Amino acid sequence: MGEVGVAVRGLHKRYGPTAALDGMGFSVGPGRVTGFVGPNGAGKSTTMRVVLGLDTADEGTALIGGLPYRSLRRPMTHIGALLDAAALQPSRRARNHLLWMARSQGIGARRVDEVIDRVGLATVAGRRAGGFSLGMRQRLGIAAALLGDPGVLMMDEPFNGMDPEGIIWLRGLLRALAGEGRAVLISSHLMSELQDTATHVVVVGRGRVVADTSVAELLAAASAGGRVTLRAAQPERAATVLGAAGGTAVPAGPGTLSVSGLSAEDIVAHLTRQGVPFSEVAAHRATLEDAYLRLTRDATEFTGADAVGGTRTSGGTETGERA
Ligand SMILES: Nc1ncnc2c1ncn2[C@@H]1O[C@H](COP(=O)(O)OP(=O)(O)OP(=O)(O)O)[C@@H](O)[C@H]1O
Repeated sequence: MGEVGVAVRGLHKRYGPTAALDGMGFSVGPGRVTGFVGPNGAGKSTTMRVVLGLDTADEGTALIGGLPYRSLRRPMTHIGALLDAAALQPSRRARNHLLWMARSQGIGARRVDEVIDRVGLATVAGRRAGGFSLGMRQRLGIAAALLGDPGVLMMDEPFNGMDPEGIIWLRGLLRALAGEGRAVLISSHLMSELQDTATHVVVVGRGRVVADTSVAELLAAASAGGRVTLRAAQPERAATVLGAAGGTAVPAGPGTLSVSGLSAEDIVAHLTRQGVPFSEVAAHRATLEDAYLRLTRDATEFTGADAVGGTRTSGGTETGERA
């Protein structure tokens, strides 16, 4: 496989009057989990179907390791995909379902048992898949995606239907798969899950990319200019000192100020230098959810890298960071 796991360029796709894809383009690099996020109808599933050759774009290209899906020999050894966990024959037993898929690609039974173990279905592998919960079906779908030991994995909403233990397990699995050097693309509505899983995120809206950035940069941009809560016995004095230092401090309750324009570290330094006592300084960091909501709310205004540069405030999530 080349440098890039998946490369999507300038995809356009219309369904009658609906533009499902409107210039979609991004890359999924090896060795990391890339989150693919956006509101309903943003074009995530359509993009994944185009990558897998299940749908044709009107314009643009989608390549896996430099090749279109249809020219891959034994495609499951290049890309493993989970699009719809419900897409299985309910009367077939889980292991038989995987054996049937494996045979179609010249993959042996030993590999089937390996992937069953890896997804934690060993004790139920002889059961009919029709009786599986959604979380168990997701595990079975992930096992199928892993069968060919592919360098690229693509999963549409794999956290759907997972219980809390399953979510923790899946986070760990995705990180491990990326740690093995695979390119991993995961769509999700639940940004909180991606915060502990994805290191890169492609945010989409209305069929195109709104932001394509590392999670660290997205959070930093969303937090920039965020506010800091300060508790001080003499709030007026503190406000004067911080105002002179270029900040803006407004009352936010008894003995409490909400400060903008200065970092928590700067606030501590200025107050200490001027001998103004304080009891608490709490910076409010943005969560991935904040950053995402801001980007998708303004989806029509932002494009590409500008979207991140244009994101200024955190929206005030109470993730306090004590200075
Ligand atoms: N087969 C189809 N026929 C008609 N319209 C379609 C079809 N598939 C997708 N669309 C439309 O294309 C747009 C993009 O849909 P898509 O399913 O790709 O979005 P999504 O980001 O995956 O959304 P969700 O998170 O709800 O799954 C939507 O407006 C959808 O209604």
